[in-house]
Amino acid sequence: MTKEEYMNIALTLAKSTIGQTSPNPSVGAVVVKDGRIVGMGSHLRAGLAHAEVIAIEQAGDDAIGADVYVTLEPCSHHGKTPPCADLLIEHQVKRVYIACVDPNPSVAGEGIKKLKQAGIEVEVGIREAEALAINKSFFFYMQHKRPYVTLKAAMTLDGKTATKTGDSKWITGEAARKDVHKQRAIHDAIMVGVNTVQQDNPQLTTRLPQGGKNPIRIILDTQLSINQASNVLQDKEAPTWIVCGSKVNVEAFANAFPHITVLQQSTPTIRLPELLDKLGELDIQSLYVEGGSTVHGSFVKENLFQACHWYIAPTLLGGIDAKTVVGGRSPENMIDATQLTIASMEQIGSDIKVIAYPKQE
Ligand SMILES: Nc1c(/N=C/[C@@H](O)[C@H](O)[C@H](O)COP(=O)(O)O)[nH]c(=O)[nH]c1=O
Ligand SMILES: [Zn+2]
Repeated sequence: MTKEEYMNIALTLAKSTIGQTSPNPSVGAVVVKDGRIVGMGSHLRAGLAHAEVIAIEQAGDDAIGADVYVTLEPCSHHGKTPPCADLLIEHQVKRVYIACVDPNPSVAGEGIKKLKQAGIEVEVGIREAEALAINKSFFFYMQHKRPYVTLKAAMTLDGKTATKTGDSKWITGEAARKDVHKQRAIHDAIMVGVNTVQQDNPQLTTRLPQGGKNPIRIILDTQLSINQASNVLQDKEAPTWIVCGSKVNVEAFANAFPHITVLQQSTPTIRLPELLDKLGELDIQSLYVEGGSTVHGSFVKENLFQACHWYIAPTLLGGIDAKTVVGGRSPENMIDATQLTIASMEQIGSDIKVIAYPKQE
C-alpha cells in the first residue's frame, strides 16, 4: 500500500473516536514493517494510552526499523503517559509519517525535533487537511481556551423554524434528526435558550440505536424562569447547567435542584464572550447551539460561532409571524450581513444539510 493508504487507516482510527477523547485530541497510529501492518491503535479516552503506545506495543520487536503513520505529531511532553516521541525513539523505528503538527505554538514541532535528533526520518503533511479537520474543536480550544461553537438550526425552505404558535414537530425527517443526534454525541455540550425549553420541553440527549454519549445540557435563562417540570431539570439523563444573570436569587432554585449546576453571571444579562471563557475554563471544547432564534441571533451578531449546520426541509410554511432562524435585530444594509463560506451540501433523507463557516477576516 502507499503511504497515503496507510495514513487513511490511521485517519479512520482517529475519526472513530471523535467525541470520546475530550479534552484530548482523537489520534490514530499504524505501524508497518516490510509491507505488513504490525500494529495499529487509537487513543480511546483521556487518561488511557496514546495511539502510538498501543500500536508500538502490538508491533513488539517488529517496531525496530518500522514505518509509523500517525495522524498528529507525537507528543513530547510528560502528560498522564510518557512522551510518544521518546517511545518511538526507544523502539528504534525507522521513519515516522505525520499527517499534521499540533498548531498549538507551545508544543508544535517539539516531537518532530526529538525524532530527527535521534536520526529518525520524518515526513509531515500526508492527508493534512483531513487530519486537521478531525481535531478542529481541540485545536480551536487550545488556541482560544473557548469551545468551538457550531450553530445548528432546522428550517423549512422558506427559512422558518416553527409556526406562529411555536409548533415545530417535525420540520426535518428521521434521517436528518438522526444526523443531529450523531452531532450531539460528539459534542461536549449542547445549548438552548429558555424559550426553547418552555416551548418544546426538549430532552437534548443523544438517542441513537447504537448509543452515544449525552452532551452536557446548557440552558441560557437570564431570569431563572425555566419551567421546573422541564425534562432537562427532572430526567437526570445528562448533566444540566443553567446560566442566569446576577440579579436572580439562585438559592431557592439551587436547594430545589441540587443536581443542577447554576452558572450565575457577574452581570444582569448573559454576556456570551464571558460565558464562552467560563465554559473554556470548565473544559468544554465543543458547543452545539440548537437555538432558538434569539440565541442564534446573539451568536451571529457577536460573531461568536465557528460553524453553521443548517438542516433545510422541502416544505414552505409561509407567514411573517412564523419563527425565523436567526433572531435579534436586522442590520440596516446587506453589506452588514455575516459572510459565510459554504463548505458542504448534502441530501440527508428528503432534507438538505448545509455546513458553512464564517469568512475569515
Ligand atoms: N423541530 C426540529 C428541531 N428542533 C430543535 C429544537 O427546537 C428542539 O427543541 C430539540 O431538538 C428537541 O430535542 P429532543 O427533545 O432531544 O428531541 N430540530 C431538528 O433537527 N428538526 C426539527 O424538525
Ligand atoms: Zn502521545
